[in-house]
Amino acid sequence: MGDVVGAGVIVGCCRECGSCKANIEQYCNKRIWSYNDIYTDGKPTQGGFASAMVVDQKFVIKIPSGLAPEQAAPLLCAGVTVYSPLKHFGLMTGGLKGAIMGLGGVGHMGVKIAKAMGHHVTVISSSDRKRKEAMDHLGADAYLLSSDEAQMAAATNSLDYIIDTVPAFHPLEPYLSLLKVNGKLILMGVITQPLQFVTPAVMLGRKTITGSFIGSMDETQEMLEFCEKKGLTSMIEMVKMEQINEAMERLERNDVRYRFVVDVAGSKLAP
Ligand SMILES: NC(=O)C1=CN([C@@H]2O[C@H](COP(=O)(O)OP(=O)(O)OC[C@H]3O[C@@H](n4cnc5c(N)ncnc54)[C@H](OP(=O)(O)O)[C@@H]3O)[C@@H](O)[C@H]2O)C=CC1
Ligand SMILES: O=C/C=C/c1ccc(O)c(O)c1
Repeated sequence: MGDVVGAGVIVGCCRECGSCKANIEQYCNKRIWSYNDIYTDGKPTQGGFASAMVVDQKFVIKIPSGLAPEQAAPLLCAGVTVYSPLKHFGLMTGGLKGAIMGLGGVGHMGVKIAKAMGHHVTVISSSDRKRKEAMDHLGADAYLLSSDEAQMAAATNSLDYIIDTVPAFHPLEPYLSLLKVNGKLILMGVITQPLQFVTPAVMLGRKTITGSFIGSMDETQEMLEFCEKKGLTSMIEMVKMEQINEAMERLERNDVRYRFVVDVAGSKLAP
């Protein structure tokens, strides 16, 4: 059997712009998404739910032999989405105090990767439902219920960074107040409403609000090797194509721990 390879969220770029030349092709304005986009041959890109896919070799990565393909699959998006900002913003050193806000597909990998980097990791969640799992199974050090004012007040000025994966409107000030001086609020969730904050919330502490988009192909390869070396796995539930409608309904109900992986080859609908 040959090497197991995978493609990420982006399958094309211009190769000429500053981002492409700097190997951060995810920021190329001509990026081609692996789904719902038009490929270089003029045909629609069809997503990753397939047993085979043809892409430019720049967008192919090698899955390390110690990672099972179903384990690697969620890392190609959720894993690199948290690994990339931690690396880029100089947040890979041990001993940092970080928080992952929103314990979903991206967030659960955030906890695992940040813990593997030696950080003290707090989960900030909208409910208490995931407390036990976060602490006992994912290895979080603390759990903060965002609606609990006393818990939030006790955590003021305590964090070096927050990776905010919440995909819905939320006020930023309560979370900015949790950051230490020079702390970073890194927005990952896609929110199409404007977010608001008052400037002293960032000025009085030289705090940064920033964002990040998946990661480069180089970072994706590096992240997979990091996960293999640290023995990190994602928490997944395998489904077949026949169960896809039920899986979609459960996604809408926030009822998945923490990623579905579709076993395309093992599905009855497979060619
Ligand atoms: N920047 C990037 O490159 C990438 C961005 N994304 C985006 O990141 C966001 C998170 O993705 P993903 O982790 O897959 O999503 P999930 O649905 O798996 O997780 C989101 C989590 O956010 C929390 N949450 C709080 N409020 C809400 C709300 N009103 N509705 C839904 N969730 C809420 C929940 O955690 P809790 O129960 O703990 O509160 C939930 O589990 C999405 O917007 C996604 O599009 C995804 C991949 C890459
Ligand atoms: O606008 C940015 C969208 C980022 C994004 C990338 C990957 C993914 O799975 C998403 O849900 C969002």
